Amino acid sequence: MAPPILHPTKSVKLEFRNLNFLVNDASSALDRVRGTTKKRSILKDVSGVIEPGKLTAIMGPSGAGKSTLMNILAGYKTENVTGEILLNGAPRNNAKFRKMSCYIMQDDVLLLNLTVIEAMRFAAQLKLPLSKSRVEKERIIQDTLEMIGLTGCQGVMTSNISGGQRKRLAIAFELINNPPVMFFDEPTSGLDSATCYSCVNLLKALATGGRTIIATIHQPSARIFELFDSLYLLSCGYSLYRGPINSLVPFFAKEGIQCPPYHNPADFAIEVASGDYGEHWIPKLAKTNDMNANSIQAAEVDVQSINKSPESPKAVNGVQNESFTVSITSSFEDSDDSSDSSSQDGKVSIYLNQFTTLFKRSFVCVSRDMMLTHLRFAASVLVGLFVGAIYHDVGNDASKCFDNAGNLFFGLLFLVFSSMMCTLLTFPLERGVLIREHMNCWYSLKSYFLARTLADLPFQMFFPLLYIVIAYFMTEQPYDMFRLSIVIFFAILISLTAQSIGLLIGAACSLQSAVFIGPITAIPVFLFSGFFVTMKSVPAYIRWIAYVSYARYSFQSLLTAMYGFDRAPLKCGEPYCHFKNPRKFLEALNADDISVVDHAICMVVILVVCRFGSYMALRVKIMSERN
Ligand SMILES: Nc1ncnc2c1ncn2[C@@H]1O[C@H](COP(=O)(O)OP(=O)(O)OP(=O)(O)O)[C@@H](O)[C@H]1O
Repeated sequence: MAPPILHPTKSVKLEFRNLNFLVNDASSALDRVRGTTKKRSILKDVSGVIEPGKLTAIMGPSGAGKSTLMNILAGYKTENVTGEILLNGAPRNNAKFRKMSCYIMQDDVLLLNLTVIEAMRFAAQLKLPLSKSRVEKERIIQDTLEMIGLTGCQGVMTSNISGGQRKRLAIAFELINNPPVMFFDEPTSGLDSATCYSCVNLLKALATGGRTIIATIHQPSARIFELFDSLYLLSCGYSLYRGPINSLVPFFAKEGIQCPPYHNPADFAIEVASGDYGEHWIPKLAKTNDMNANSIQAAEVDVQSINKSPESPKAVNGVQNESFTVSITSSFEDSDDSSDSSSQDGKVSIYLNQFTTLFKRSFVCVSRDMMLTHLRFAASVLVGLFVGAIYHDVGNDASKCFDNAGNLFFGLLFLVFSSMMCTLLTFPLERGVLIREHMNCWYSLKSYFLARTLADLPFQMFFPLLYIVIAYFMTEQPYDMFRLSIVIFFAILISLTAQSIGLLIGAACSLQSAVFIGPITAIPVFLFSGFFVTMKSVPAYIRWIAYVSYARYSFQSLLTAMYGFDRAPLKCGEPYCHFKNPRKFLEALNADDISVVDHAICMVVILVVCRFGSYMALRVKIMSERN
């Protein structure tokens, strides 16, 4: 394989012209009944240039279109968008742009069971070119942590770091491969004023290093506002102002709106954009802003020269920012490792690296997860002992066959709920991490899904096994490896199926909905298990549920494993035992003529369908995040 071509950090100028974003607006009931929808314009002819080396803010009142504009600029929103987006003067290739940019979301969801350094190492393994040696990767990680100010908390679990440190860590992840363009959605939300300042100061330093940094921001303090170089002020989808921060107040004054003395210019801008100085200003300013675009750009040139003076904010933070600039450019290289990704072999190695890294990460996270492992281990042992104590001698007693059926049924219920609920409660958080990382092109969804599935497998096999072994021997089931193997096999299958359903629901719904919907879906499945009602007594039009009831396939197979396969007569401690011949009990529960192999095949089919369904649900979720 040819050595990779590593490029130095690029300078990216992002230009956008006449951006419009239209959505369907069936606001009136009549519209909805008629099926006629009007179009509503969310962005109206917004144009501008975002320069490298500058920290650019997008501001405006709630609903002004800030996130919409940023999502369009980041390449996440492409449908119903008209206008032109140019990259260094040439039309933008969206796929390539997404690889050279990153988007740091407002909710910085992190995997909670990793330390800062571990999380950074996994990120480096996923993001840096394969050609980088372990030593080089470690150096980049250490440089990034030092720059971002996280060296002191390398060994701390991400669940224990502060809000400001979380933001910094989210930025550090993306900085690993040194993207030239970075988008930040409200980077200061939820932070106190000192942390806000240090966070924006960090963005400023990154911009000073030559990157193109764009951030949406809500009402910054005057001190924070000063750190920005350029501003895009939006209101109702119009661009009211675009240009240097320090030209904002003179621009409005020239138009006839005076900023009150000692007033924060950022507050003033939001007040104007909210219509506090009169609604009529909004279209008027939008028009003037369009006409003045050229002169503002000329003014930006002036600001560059102002910024070079010792009193400018850049110079105020000069010592710190200069050192940032030096280390950024000297430590990092572009991850556009073309030789890695162009050939078929290169692609396979990339997928393999993604898979192995994600497998290791998932395994570590699951093994440290309180709910997924520690609590589940305790629950499997305790419930196993409890059930064993209650049903201690039912396995070989002809007078207690129904008790034993209850024992088997309860065992399945426990396995389904423990497996499903753990997934339902933990996956929505992981889904946030997946969306962030996948959208920032860390890895493909296929690699993630395969790695997650396989990393989970040992746990999904171990816990059912643990429960079954305890309950099986305590309840005096037959000491027969063949029968025990069938029970273990179906216990694992049902546990995996329940986990897949948990993944499917967790991928598609919010946590609140998922914890409600998950258990509800299990009710019909268990009603049709064959324990409560026979197929013959169920109305024909809902009988089909029995064919998708994974509980029925498992329950009947467990009954057959216990009482089928020509089992010898059971012991009977009473004068008459109707089920002394175990076959009679199978007949009573309509499980006498089933094939365990056929049931196993049906279970595998249901499992595969549910797994595939959860993959598709994730895919749809990711696509819906983009549009
Ligand atoms: N796909 C869509 N369909 C319908 N309306 C939409 C769509 N996307 C955005 N909007 C509307 O466009 C307007 C601007 O939304 P956007 O999220 O960009 O605002 P914002 O300035 O980021 O607001 P906030 O500060 O509250 O997050 C809102 O009224 C929103 O309801």
